[in-house]
Amino acid sequence: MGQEINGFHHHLNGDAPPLPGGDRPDLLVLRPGLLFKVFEQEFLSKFNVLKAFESPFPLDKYLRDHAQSARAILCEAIVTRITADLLLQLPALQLVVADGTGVNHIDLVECHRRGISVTNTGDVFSEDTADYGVGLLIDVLRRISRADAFVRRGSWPLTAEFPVGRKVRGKRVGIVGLGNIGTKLAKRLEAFGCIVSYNSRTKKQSAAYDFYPTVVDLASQSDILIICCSLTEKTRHIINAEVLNALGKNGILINIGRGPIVDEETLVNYLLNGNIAGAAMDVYENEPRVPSELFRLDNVVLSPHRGAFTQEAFFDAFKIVMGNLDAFFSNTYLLTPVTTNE
Ligand SMILES: O=CC(=O)O
Repeated sequence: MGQEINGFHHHLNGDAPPLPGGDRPDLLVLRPGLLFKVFEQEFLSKFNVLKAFESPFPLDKYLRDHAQSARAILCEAIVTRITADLLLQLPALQLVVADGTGVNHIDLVECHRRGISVTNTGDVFSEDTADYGVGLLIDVLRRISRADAFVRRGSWPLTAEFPVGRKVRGKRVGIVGLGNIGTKLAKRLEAFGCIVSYNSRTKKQSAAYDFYPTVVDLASQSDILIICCSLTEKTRHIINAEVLNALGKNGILINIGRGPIVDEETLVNYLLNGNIAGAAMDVYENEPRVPSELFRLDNVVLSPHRGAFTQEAFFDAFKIVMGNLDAFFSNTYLLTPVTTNE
């Protein structure tokens, strides 16, 4: 049953005739992410989408006027933050559906306290992210992006002196975080003849790789360190000066996790001063801002947070997002709930 209040459809029990969209559940969207933009028609066909981003009013007014009965919110990874303050403004909220894997932008503890469920997209992006990690590793060692730039700017006919890169086989690769992505990455790197070891919250009985209880220990035994863990208060800035010192002048850092896991200012200084040999990054501390000092460094590969995403995985993510929403609105089990201790 739908009833129109202030030009908006609320789901109240009443005798008002159904209005267009009135029998579809509300789905709040603060900002449209790529997933929403691509699948907008599908979302519109199943939900009464509350497009907060189209409102000319400040968000708090929009929420007060239109979203008081919204039970579900679709949350774009990275740019939409689900804070305690926002939750306070959404008294009916019961479900936060994230459109990615990382949920560092969602206050899980506060959601838990309020009895609000959170879902992510599970494992759908792990393979592609692991592939990307391999790609960045080969790129930074073999200088593929730099070689491409060299050819494109017409340098090859002038000089054949493009510098020779370093071999992949035999490199000691330390994986920070042996979860879904780290495990898949380890498997791939084994096939390339790399020597894999890892650091994780706990030693994984099922993993045959050497485990180091601290990131510093792992870094001191690695030629390349790859960050695959999620961002939490415990992992914020775990890659600091001490870790980079342990990695050493010949070491390379690769980040396919989240920017703030690395103390970026320190990393930039270490790269500028030659205190580590190179880096490849798909994520940054303040995306989409990339420290411009890095643009002139030949030993750095920069990518705009695309590691997780392929067209295929995107479609799988959409199916999981829809599956979670369908499950919620039909009172059955969520497909990929996130718990606070993840
Ligand atoms: O970064 C992408 C994701 O967390 O899915």
